Amino acid sequence: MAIMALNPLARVPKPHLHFSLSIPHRSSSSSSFSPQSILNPSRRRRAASFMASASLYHKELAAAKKAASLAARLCQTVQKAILVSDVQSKADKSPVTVADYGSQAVVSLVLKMELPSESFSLVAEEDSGDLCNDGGQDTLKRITKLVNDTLSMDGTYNITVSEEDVLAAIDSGKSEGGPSGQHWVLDPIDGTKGFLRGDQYAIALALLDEGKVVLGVLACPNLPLGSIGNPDKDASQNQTGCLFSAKIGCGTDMQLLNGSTPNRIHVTTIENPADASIFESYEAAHSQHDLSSSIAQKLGVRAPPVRIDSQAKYGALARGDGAIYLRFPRPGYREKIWDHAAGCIVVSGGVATDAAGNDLDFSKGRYLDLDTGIVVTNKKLMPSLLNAVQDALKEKIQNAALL
Ligand SMILES: Nc1ncnc2c1ncn2[C@@H]1O[C@H](COP(=O)(O)O)[C@@H](OP(=O)(O)O)[C@H]1O
Ligand SMILES: [Mg+2]
Ligand SMILES: [Mg+2]
Ligand SMILES: [Mg+2]
Repeated sequence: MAIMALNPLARVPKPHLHFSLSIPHRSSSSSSFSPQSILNPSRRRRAASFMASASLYHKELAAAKKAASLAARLCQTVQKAILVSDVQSKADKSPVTVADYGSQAVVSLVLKMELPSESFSLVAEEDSGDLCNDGGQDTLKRITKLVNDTLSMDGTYNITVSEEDVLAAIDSGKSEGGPSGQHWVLDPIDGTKGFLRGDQYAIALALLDEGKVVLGVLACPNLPLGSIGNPDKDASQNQTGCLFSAKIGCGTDMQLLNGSTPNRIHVTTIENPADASIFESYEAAHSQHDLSSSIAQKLGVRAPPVRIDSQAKYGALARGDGAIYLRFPRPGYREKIWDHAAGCIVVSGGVATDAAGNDLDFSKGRYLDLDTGIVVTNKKLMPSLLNAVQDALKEKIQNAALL
């Protein structure tokens, strides 16, 4: 049991409630003694709410950690020796690899096996369309082998899946999500371009309940255990592979992907914007870097921006590696919920809004409807950040009108 608690790949444990109350001494002659009977009503309500939040989504979070950790193993196997034939281009010209498909199949299969009694709805990035076209057969064979090898590595599943099972698992991600019921939200590899470069990427999995993100997991196989904003000498830089997990109202934990005790992490507490460091996309096509520079200048930020692929940015922010994440796609780009759902809850002590300061709304289906961009920081810095964002946006429009 001790080992299971440390390893995200262990069988999903039953909820354990560590719940202690100070109970006044009662004479042993009392026959009707019970802790509940001696609590006053308000303490009883608080105790009940504590017990409810501790057990709420407990088994779902454990299943999500296990699914994302196994998917991360598949991705690491592929990244170590990627073949030219492992990479394809989607209709929108973005890359997709056997690892994106394999990761999606593994997460879908593991969630269904770990939570057999729950109804299953998954909103995920990939679909099997291109694998069913002419020429997709060899790729599908390779993905199926990767999925079976990964499931058998775990040692707790005694199954072999067929190519049809893999196609069905991938296509179970076609749900539209929405404001009612529960929906899993998955980006099987967020940052596919980073994955192909050998840089950062993340397996990002979240659960929506009645339109709200209630838990999230980010597996970041290439993220160092030590800070990326401020890499220093300490030995933790040599260890890579982080698993972030968060449950609504319960804070965020981080542990090593290959198993370690989860540690509670916190966003930075800095209040002076000049001390902030800013994270943004590595890919200039994904976010307007000139807008970030203009915002940094207005805030007086001294450090140069840190450019990282994927929702690893949210994970790094959640543990205080940096203070601000800025994302400004070109006009017309529509953000998808799987690119932000897990990240937003993982950065639990911070705030994520659009450029106008509105909360991100994950209840509208597969897309996020936003005003202009996404900004993330701690609660103290948000007001000055939003002012700087508005000024920079106005300035950019005025400058464009002058040209
Ligand atoms: N033109 C664009 N503008 C903004 N985001 C884009 C984009 N094209 C692709 N993306 C999204 O940017 C994500 C990667 O984010 P980042 O830049 O932070 O690494 C991609 O996720 P995938 O890699 O899962 O496709 C994709 O959804
Ligand atoms: Mg993609
Ligand atoms: Mg993505
Ligand atoms: Mg992706």
